[in-house]
Amino acid sequence: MADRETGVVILGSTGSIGRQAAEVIARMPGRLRAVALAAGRDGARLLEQVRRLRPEAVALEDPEAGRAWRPALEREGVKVLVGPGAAEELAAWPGATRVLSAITGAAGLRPTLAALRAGRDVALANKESLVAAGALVTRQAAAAGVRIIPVDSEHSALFQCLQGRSPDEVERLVLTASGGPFRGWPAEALHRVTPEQAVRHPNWSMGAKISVDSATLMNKGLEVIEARWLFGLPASRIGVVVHPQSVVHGLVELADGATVAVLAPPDMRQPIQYALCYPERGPRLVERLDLAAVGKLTFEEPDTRTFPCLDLAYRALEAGGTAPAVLNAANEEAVAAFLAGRLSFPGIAETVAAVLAAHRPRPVTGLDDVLEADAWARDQARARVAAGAPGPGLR
Ligand SMILES: NC(=O)C1=CN([C@@H]2O[C@H](COP(=O)(O)OP(=O)(O)OC[C@H]3O[C@@H](n4cnc5c(N)ncnc54)[C@H](OP(=O)(O)O)[C@@H]3O)[C@@H](O)[C@H]2O)C=CC1
Ligand SMILES: CC(=O)[C@@H](O)[C@H](O)COP(=O)(O)O
Ligand SMILES: [Mn+2]
Repeated sequence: MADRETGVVILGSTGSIGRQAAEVIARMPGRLRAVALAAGRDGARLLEQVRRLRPEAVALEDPEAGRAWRPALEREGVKVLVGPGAAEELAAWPGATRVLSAITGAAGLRPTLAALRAGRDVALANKESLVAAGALVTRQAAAAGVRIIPVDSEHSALFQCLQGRSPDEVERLVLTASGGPFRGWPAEALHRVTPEQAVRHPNWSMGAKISVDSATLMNKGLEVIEARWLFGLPASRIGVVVHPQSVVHGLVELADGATVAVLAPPDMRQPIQYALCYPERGPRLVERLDLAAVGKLTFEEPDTRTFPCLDLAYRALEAGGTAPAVLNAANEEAVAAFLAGRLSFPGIAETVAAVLAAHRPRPVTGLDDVLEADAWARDQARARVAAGAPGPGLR
């Protein structure tokens, strides 16, 4: 174990990953310390976290929530940043050497870049920043001489499998996918699914957006792109297999025909802890994996006819340049519309496919290229949603 405490900034502390990270940190006093917490608008949960973790600073990105909660937060003796850009500013908070990037969506991109620019190692849950701007994010990490340590369960597994291996030992990476709540359903039945059904993931309790992504298989598509940037392999050497039990998280096929994998209970506290403590391992915080109790581990091909988003992501990765940013932004808009009852479940893939088809990818030379493509895709997606048939919405 390291003899020095690691100061951690949690971006997205009030979300699913952020709350689990707060628990991991609270259970490792003397080894991990939360020095700053950034949230979107959940001031009540942020205040509760301040009382428990005693950070030096907090941020609330939403100006209204910031106005409402600033007095109570300041009474706790903590520095409070409020409004657009607050999370980005907090990402470079002094006292920290590691930043957990766990804001959802492309909103996490600027704070992630800011953390890297400030020379912090980044424990990355916010896969959308790598999808939208993988070249920029990895270039920024290299320029600053810092590490990106994956938090996403599959990538954490692959990262763990790859420790100590040289690139020429590795033939192919395989990400597992649960298949989501609608695995095995006929395409016709998907027109009637509700957001409540879509966010009910069979194995993980996660935020609404990633849960819907799991249900459409877009999550796996985003993860293929994420793996491309984290591990530097082309799409042709990154595969996906459906594994409904979510016990095997990632597999590395080696050049001599052996395959190594990480198995663990579906519990994000393990990859979060690993990313915060890396290169050391912390003590066990999760249950032992009891394979006899699990019984069967099964594997099957993804059904990309019924769930076309995985193929759309491969297509965007192949097209390159601004195409993945467009895929991601159109998906974010479509998922938000589905959750709000303005789009059917199959409408998510239809919207993303249409926006991607209308896009002429351009090279990414800087952040402006990504932001411009992102804004264009959101406009396109909103216009298509407005012209289309609504869905049942999240009650
Ligand atoms: N949940 C999981 O198990 C996994 C998640 N991930 C990835 O981790 C990321 C977070 O997911 P998850 O925790 O499920 O999401 P949640 O929706 O549960 O949490 C999102 C967090 O981001 C904050 N946030 C949202 N928008 C902004 C903004 N504009 N500025 C600042 N903060 C903002 C929210 O604040 P508030 O609530 O206060 O508004 C909240 O703290 C995603 O990229 C996801 O793909 C990856 C693997 C597993
Ligand atoms: C926990 C995690 O890493 C999620 O990204 C998870 O992988 C989602 O499950 P799916 O495999 O259904 O996309
Ligand atoms: Mn994952």
